[in-house]
Amino acid sequence: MYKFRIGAGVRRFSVSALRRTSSSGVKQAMPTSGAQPPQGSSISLKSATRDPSEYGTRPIYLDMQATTPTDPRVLDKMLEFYTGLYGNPHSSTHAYGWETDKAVEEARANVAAVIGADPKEIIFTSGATECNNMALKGVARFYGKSKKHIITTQTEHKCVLDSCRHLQDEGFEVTYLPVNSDGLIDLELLEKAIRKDTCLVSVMAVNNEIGVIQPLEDIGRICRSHKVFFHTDAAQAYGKIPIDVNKCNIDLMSISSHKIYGPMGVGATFVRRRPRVRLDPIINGGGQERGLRSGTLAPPLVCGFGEAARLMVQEYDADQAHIRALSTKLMDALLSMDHTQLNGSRIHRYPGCVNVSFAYIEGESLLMALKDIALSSGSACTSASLEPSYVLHALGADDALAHSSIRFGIGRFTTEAEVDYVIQALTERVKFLRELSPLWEMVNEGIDLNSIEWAGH
Ligand SMILES: Cc1ncc(COP(=O)(O)O)c(C=O)c1O
Ligand code: FES
Repeated sequence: MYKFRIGAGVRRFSVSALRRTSSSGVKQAMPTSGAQPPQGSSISLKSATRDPSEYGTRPIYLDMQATTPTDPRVLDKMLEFYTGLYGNPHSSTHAYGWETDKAVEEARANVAAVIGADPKEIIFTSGATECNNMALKGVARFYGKSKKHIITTQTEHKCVLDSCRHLQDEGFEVTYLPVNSDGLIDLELLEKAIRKDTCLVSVMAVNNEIGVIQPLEDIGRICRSHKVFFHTDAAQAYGKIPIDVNKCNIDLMSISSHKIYGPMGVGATFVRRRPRVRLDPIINGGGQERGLRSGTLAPPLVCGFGEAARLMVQEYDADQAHIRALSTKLMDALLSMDHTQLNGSRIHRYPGCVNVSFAYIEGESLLMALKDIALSSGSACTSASLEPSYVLHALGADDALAHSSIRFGIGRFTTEAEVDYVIQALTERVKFLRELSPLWEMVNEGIDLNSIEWAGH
């Protein structure tokens, strides 16, 4: 029996409830999910998941790229630091400091082990946004006197792109590499873009919108042969695909805890020691974290993150099998519908992120019709703007297709029943919305939409 403590009370979940295996070999979820596939035609279904907790009835959660639910085992670890172990890990004169420091160092070792790093190469931060700022601005500013050029890609997360824009204001030159229609970069273009004054290449490991995995080993080899530092934003990749920082010649890596069932507000930057990468710190102060990131660490967050990292290793095979099985089921069902397409490479992809376009439907109307499923039509921070995704544009998608795309995120606690529900809901509602669409009517009448001259544009 596994204890899950909240406040003064103790709720008990059995480990088998966390990881129950169904007859099909597909793992069942956390005790809170009880989605049932709808009976018969159910276009007006309003609720999907009966949550026995105090939160009531809630939609099915399929937005794992925005964030992942905290693993109860992680919360258990964190609670120790909100109760007994409250010392400042930087207090070196008494036992309160020593015990917390020991736990922080264990967490550091767990975070390092996932990527084959030395614990000394792990710098704790507030999350991957800070890591990306720290890596890009830190390296650029340290080497900037002689090296004023950075290479990145057009499909990076906003925090990489925005850091680059700021560096341009400081006088740096940035090359934004295009991607092919499958979302992958062209390695020849990368090599050609490297100049004598290039200080850094920054290419993300797994894309947060389309799940495409970039060829890290090839990129690392090219960077090392040109003596240019290689940074990768691995917020969506860390613990989910195998990455060895030495095999891939990665010099800096950004990691986020809340994408691996850990707490929000904490992350880590891997900074290589041999050959040494120098950084100009963006946060100055008491010199914590080898002088690269000052400020008192948050032991509950850091140790929760360490536990989440340890669990990513422990659960790797089970997570992979579970996520792959559900992803294949979902993808096969959605792509068997007419006029749907998978965005991004079919081969080089993390299966827990499935991005599909439903032609002749507005993604936003579809999201409205799917209120019982928590989904996103793109990245969480831009979904409020209703702008079509710049990532899908970089792949060559036109506005209409980019607008009709939805991202499905599957994770450790997603159940097969939830996926079955989603498949049925999507099938019914896409059909329903298309029946309302004049474009769909024209397509069915055999009219070539490209031949139409639209008025008023
Ligand atoms: C690829 C990528 N990079 C960076 C981030 C930002 O991470 P954090 O929320 O830890 O700042 C995210 C999260 O959305 C992401 O998906
Ligand atoms: S929060 Fe992940 S894309 Fe903005």
